[in-house]
Amino acid sequence: MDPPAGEAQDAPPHSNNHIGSPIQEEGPHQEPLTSSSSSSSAATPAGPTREKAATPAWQPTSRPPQRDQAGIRTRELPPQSKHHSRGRKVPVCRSKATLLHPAQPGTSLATLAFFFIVLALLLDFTKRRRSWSRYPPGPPSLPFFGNILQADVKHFPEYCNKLRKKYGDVFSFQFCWDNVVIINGLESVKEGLITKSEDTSDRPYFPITDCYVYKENCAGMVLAKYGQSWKEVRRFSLSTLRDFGLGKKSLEERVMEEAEFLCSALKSKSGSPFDPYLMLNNAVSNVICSIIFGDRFEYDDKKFLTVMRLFEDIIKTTGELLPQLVNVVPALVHIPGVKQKIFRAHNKLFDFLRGVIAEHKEGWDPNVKRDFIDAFLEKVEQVKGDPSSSFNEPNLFLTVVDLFTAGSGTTSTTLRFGLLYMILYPNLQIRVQEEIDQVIGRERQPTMDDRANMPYTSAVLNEIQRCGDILPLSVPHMTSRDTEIHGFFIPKGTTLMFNLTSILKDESIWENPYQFYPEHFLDADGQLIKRDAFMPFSAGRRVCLGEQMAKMNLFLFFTSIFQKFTFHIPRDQPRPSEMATGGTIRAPLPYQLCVEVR
Ligand code: HEM
Repeated sequence: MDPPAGEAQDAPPHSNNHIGSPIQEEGPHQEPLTSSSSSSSAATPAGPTREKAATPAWQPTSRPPQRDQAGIRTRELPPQSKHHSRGRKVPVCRSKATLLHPAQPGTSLATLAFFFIVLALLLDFTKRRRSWSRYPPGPPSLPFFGNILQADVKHFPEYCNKLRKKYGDVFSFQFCWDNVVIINGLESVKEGLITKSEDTSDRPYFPITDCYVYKENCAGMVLAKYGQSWKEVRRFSLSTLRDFGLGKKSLEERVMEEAEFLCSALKSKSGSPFDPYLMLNNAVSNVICSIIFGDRFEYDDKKFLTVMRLFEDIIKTTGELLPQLVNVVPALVHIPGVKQKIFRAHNKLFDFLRGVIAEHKEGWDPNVKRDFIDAFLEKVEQVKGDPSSSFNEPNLFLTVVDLFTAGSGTTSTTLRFGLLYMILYPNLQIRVQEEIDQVIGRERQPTMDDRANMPYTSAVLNEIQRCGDILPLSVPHMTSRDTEIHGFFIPKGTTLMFNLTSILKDESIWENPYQFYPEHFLDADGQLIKRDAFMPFSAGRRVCLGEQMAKMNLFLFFTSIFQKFTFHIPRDQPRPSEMATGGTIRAPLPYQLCVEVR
């Protein structure tokens, strides 16, 4: 995700931009070829021609390379050289082979190629196949590519579920040179996320994020390394969200107010089929916007509607092969058009958020804290001049991006699944409405206090999250030190993927894992039960920061709209599919519905 045109190139001087690093590294790799190296001679195949000429020139010399007047590096050949060059200075070539066989370019190139292949294979071997005796099993992998060529990257969660059947709950996978371990099943996931939280809470490095993550103490929250900066920003965000309403009455009031706007917008749609996508996204985003920017957007605000469409594009892009490839081969980002293709939607969204922050800065009054941005700006002011602090303006931008993207897309996608299941199972919709009528009635607005008296609606909401399973592989983690999970050894620096689908749809846990069945969360008396395997927000130190906010949004929006309306499949349209789009984020396929005022 890069900043708008040209900004990646304009990255600040402290930028930890690794994208170009493989190219820059060529120099040091070539350097040993110019000077004597015993290890390189070991890699050269023995052969009469080679031995004859090679021995003297490859021998170590006590005289370091020097430069001639033209600045070319030279070395004096030893007296026993078979070349007619005694005492003469010859240029130190970039390739030993060229120096040794100036008349045989074919052989020289072959030697060089052979040398590189052996070196690369050795590197590959040491990087990927260290003999960790208890390393998790996995499919056989190719040198360099690992398993990337055989993986179904577009449907990676489904592919992982297939591999689990073959290799068990904890198995390994190779993304080129990256060791990845996929963790499945309730016990292993709990062990990895909770018991071993201290070892497993880091995030892997995604070269692609170099385009917008600038340095260590500036990586926002979602992708930040497990360390001081992440801790500071997470703690600050939680307490600030609390100050502006999270867990207090004021957030509830904000959601209730927004639910009224949503109901008016829905009313205006009665009579003709429509796709609820934008409306739900707008409603949920307004809640997070009111906390971050202190503002909300009308449902027909053109600028905001465009931003909402960008979310759709971003979700689509995350599931595509190209961004995954760029993470593995960062140099690909320099191919004309690649960056634009991957980051087109991100750039526009970032422009929008940058504009909002700029407006805030202009009207900032240190004595008035209107919202999250103001609170962060105050922190930036307090630590001014401390370069080690995480409270800097680029980090403000990234934290806002994180809260905005993580906070709106997830909840609105869940609500979209909710409406879909309710039109697919109208008898369940009726039961929800009966409970609403009984506990709240048709006039009073729902509040969070009602939730305790509404076990059926609560069970339906949990089941929407379980079946929707919107983040099947959660967000990748990484081990910050050697650890052990399920009896397997997992070394430091291994990417971990916690397969939430393997728990949310575990056939040994749920009675009907692939059916929408709210009874999963109800006991024989119809009371709500807590299920350990209900883990859509993940767990442990990296557990979703917005869990409380998401639960409040889901309950208040859902009960408010079913209190006022009944939804159904448009009469002339086929039954919408329960299938979801693949990729990192699962979302329902587009569908239309009709709304009727109750
Ligand atoms: C239904 C709604 C939501 C679901 C299912 C969900 C799920 C998740 C999951 C699975 C993770 C990854 C946890 C891990 O790495 O183990 C996560 C992280 C996160 N979520 Fe949510 N989320 C939701 C709503 C929200 C909301 C409303 C916010 C914002 C207020 C939010 C902010 C975050 C942040 C900041 C992280 C990164 C936490 C960190 O790395 O420390 N999420 N979420």
